[in-house]
Amino acid sequence: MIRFENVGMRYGAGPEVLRDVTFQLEPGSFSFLTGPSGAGKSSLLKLMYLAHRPSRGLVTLFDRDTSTIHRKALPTLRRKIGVVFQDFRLMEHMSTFDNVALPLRVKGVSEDRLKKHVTELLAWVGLKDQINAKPATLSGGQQQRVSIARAVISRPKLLLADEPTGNVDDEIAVRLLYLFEELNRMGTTVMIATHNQSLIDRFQHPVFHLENGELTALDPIQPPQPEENPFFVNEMMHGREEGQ
Ligand SMILES: Nc1ncnc2c1ncn2[C@@H]1O[C@H](COP(=O)(O)OP(=O)(O)OP(=O)(O)O)[C@@H](O)[C@H]1O
Repeated sequence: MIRFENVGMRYGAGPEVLRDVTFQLEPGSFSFLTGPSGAGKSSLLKLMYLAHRPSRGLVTLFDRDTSTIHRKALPTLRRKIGVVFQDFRLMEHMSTFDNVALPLRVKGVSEDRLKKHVTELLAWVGLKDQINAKPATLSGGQQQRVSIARAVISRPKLLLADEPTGNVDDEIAVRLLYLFEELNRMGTTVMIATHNQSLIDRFQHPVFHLENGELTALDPIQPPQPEENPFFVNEMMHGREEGQ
């Protein structure tokens, strides 16, 4: 799905903020990305969703060497990637519903179908009462959940989430992790950058750790019996036809 080989990255003429990063994400995998503030987590994700180019090394995405991808091909590739940004990046003039519906509208899904899916997903993330609200009237945690719903609604091939539970309480954080796991079970490769050690301990996925721009993969602690997802989250997702 993604392969990095000896990748370095710098902003402008500044120092390298990522150094000799080598790893790969298998299709269908679920992993966490950890590391102290400033270690380079967001920068690594930027390389993965093609918002930034490496200063050296090779980044392969969906079996393509990203250095050879033409700018015009970027929007199509990016549509396969769901991103939860640390700063949400919601469309300020649009309602919660319209923000979340956007990726489906871009794909040409009919209004009838998308209404059902968007409404169900917003109920799942606890935003059914905010469906018509504009982002400026929502709390940080609510905006974060709009941003998550928008990232997962079209069942991307790859989901990259930057501190997706940074603004919500523990109960909602766990619920959101179940949503990511459900998406992963349906085939999406997932990487989540987080500082939340209790989530990492609870959900037991492989951990990549960044320290000062250098990456190490940590072995996951031996998992206990897999936890059953106690919630029914998937009707809106399983109900959708392939490619929609
Ligand atoms: N746009 C930018 N221009 C110049 N330097 C930047 C830019 N964005 C990040 N950096 C620098 O790159 C380094 C890595 O930052 P990055 O945001 O990737 O870290 P992070 O691990 O995601 O941190 P946090 O957990 O605080 O979000 C830091 O030294 C930061 O100052």
